Amino acid sequence: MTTTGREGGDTAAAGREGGDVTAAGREDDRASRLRVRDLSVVLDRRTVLSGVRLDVRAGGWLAVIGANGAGKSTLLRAVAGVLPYSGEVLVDGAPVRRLRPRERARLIAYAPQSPALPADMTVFDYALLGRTPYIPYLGREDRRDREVTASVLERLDLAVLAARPLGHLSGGERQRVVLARALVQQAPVLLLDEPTTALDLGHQQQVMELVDRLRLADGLTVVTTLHDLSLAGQYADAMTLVSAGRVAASGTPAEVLTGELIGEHFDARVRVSTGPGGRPEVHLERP
Ligand SMILES: Nc1ncnc2c1ncn2[C@@H]1O[C@H](COP(=O)(O)OP(=O)(O)OP(=O)(O)O)[C@@H](O)[C@H]1O
Repeated sequence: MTTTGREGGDTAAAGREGGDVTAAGREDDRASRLRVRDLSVVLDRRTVLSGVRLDVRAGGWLAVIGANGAGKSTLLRAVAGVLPYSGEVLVDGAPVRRLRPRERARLIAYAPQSPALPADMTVFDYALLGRTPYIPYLGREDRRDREVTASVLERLDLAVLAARPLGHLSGGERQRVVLARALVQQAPVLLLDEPTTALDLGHQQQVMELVDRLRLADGLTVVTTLHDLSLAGQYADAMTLVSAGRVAASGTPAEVLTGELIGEHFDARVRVSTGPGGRPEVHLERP
């Protein structure tokens, strides 16, 4: 297993079952905004995740990578609280299991990979649903809720689509609307499941840069699953490789994105080069 080694202990770190060291090589739970301990998920009587441990510092960006079916989406769904799990998920030291859904939604926002969207609802009204945890029971959204929503739509190039029904959107537009709803939630922890798969290059860059800016400006803690390993290596400051429902490796992108680990866990032949800023870039090689 690889363990993180960025200087200053500022890296989001994750360890294999039973491991308990972080970037600085010591237990440093207090620095971690998001902690996952011994998380296991059973679906349809099958153990899909087992003994997963994560530590993500406040303001960190953790990329969860792994082959199809490894358990990445299940991990995010469990952390988001939409799946039953055993183990513990803690935000700023507090177990989220004990929180009511509204309270949890103020702490953790989650953009699923491809949720079913109500075809007749407008883009604006769907994004506005992200404000639900702030709207009193039997109350209505107020001006601030609408302003936050409008501003997020603007930043994601969606303002022109605000009145459009969701059923009339392209795949990439739908994906950005799902992200918009999560950002409108203004939670300190943001979970994004494959946020760029349906996006063209320009929108991939726009979404990743926006998330990074929010992370830096507001101290958001970000966890994304990403199949594009180079993209993951460019933005994340820590990486966890999930394989068959367990953490197989964790560390900095350079530590996890090695030809050996990728070869073993993705059954792919790759060449890894070092890009700008020392960030790893992964290239497929023909056998
Ligand atoms: N409701 C379910 N019941 C039983 N098994 C499930 C259920 N949902 C997912 N699984 C299984 O759990 C495993 C992990 O699925 P998951 O969607 O988390 O993988 P993933 O790593 O996100 O994959 P991908 O890269 O293909 O999106 C898979 O083998 C999947 O078939």
